[in-house]
Order: sequence, then C-alpha cells, then structure tokens
Amino acid sequence: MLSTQFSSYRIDIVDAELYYVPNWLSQHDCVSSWYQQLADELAWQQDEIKVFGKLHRIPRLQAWYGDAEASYRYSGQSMQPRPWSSSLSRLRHALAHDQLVFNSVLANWYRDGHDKMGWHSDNEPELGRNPTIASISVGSSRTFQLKHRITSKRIDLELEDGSLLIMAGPMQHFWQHALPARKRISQGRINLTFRQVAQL
Ligand SMILES: O=C(O)CCC(=O)C(=O)O
Ligand SMILES: [Fe+2]
Repeated sequence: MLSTQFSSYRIDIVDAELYYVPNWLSQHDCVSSWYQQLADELAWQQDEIKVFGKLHRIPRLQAWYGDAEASYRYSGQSMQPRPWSSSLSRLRHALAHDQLVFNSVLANWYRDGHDKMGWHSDNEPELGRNPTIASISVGSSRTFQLKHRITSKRIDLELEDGSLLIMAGPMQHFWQHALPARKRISQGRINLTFRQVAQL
C-alpha cells in the first residue's frame, strides 16, 4: 500500500493522495548523469496542438514510451508508445521495486525556463478512475502548481532534481496542475510521468 510505504512523505491536502520523495533517485542510482542520459537517449519531438483551429508547437519536447498495448490519447493527440529505452526500463524497474507498477511513461523536456505546461488533469479514460501516476524529475528544479477545481485553492511545490512525486487517489478528479514558465532559469529539466494505461 502506498499509504504505509510512503506515509512519511505524504503531503497533506484534501481530495488527493500526494507524496513527495526528495532524492528518490539517489536511493537507486547516482542522479547526476540522468539528465544528460535521458536528453541523449530519448526520441524527443516537438508536437503541435490545435487551439481554436490554429496549430501551435507545444512549448517543450516530448516522448512517449511503453508496452505495445499502451496507446493513449493526450491533449487530443493519439500517441503510440516507443519500446522501452534502457534508461526508462531501469527506472521502471526501480519503481516496481517500490511496488509502483506501470506500462508506459510520458517524458517532457523543458529545455529552459521558457518551456512550460498549462493547467490540466491527467484524467483521460485510459488511466482509469483514480490513477496512480509517478513523476520523476531531473535537472533544474521547477515549480509544480496545483489548483482545486471547486475551491480554487492553490498549492505550489518545488520539484527538485532526483525527486519522485506520486499522485494518487481522487487527485486528478479534484485538482488541476501546471508547470509555469520561469524565465530566469537557463538550465533544463526532464520530467517522466509513469502511467498505467488500460486498453479501452
Ligand atoms: O513536468 C511536470 O512536472 C508535470 C508533467 C505533467 O503534468 C504531465 O506530464 O502530465
Ligand atoms: Fe500532468
């Protein structure tokens, strides 16, 4: 159970099970080389999304990896996963060692503080009702913002190099999250959200 294993890392907010484990990666591996390794190894692409009929390049690079059956719709795009790369496979096994089991991962590369992600919830039907999502961050630390859909309560978390954030329970139903630009930051950050995707 998440709640017993990670209980000392729980962040106390309503309508969510949220855990933040700083330095999670260093328990499994040396952190310093992960950023460059993932930057070099993954097949990064800059996708486009349509907003009010107009195509825009999204303000970050992305890559989607997973088991063959884990195809997934993300912000209106249907994404076919690439087969696991060696780094991602190692990280998946490290998570499984902590009883966190996933069949896919979305990688996001924020090349500097101009890159960002807007408000959303990871509430696609493929993820199921109360999905557990494990989010690993490497590189520059960035602010992860939360906003409650009903009360509009706001919470900011600083996601540091080597950290693991676990989002679970009804969080995706009640809260949106975003990664705002931080224009003074020149260093990059890579975030990996491991997900369990069902075939619908
Ligand atoms: O970069 C982050 O920390 C957030 C990523 C995210 O929300 C997502 O991939 O859905
Ligand atoms: Fe998300």
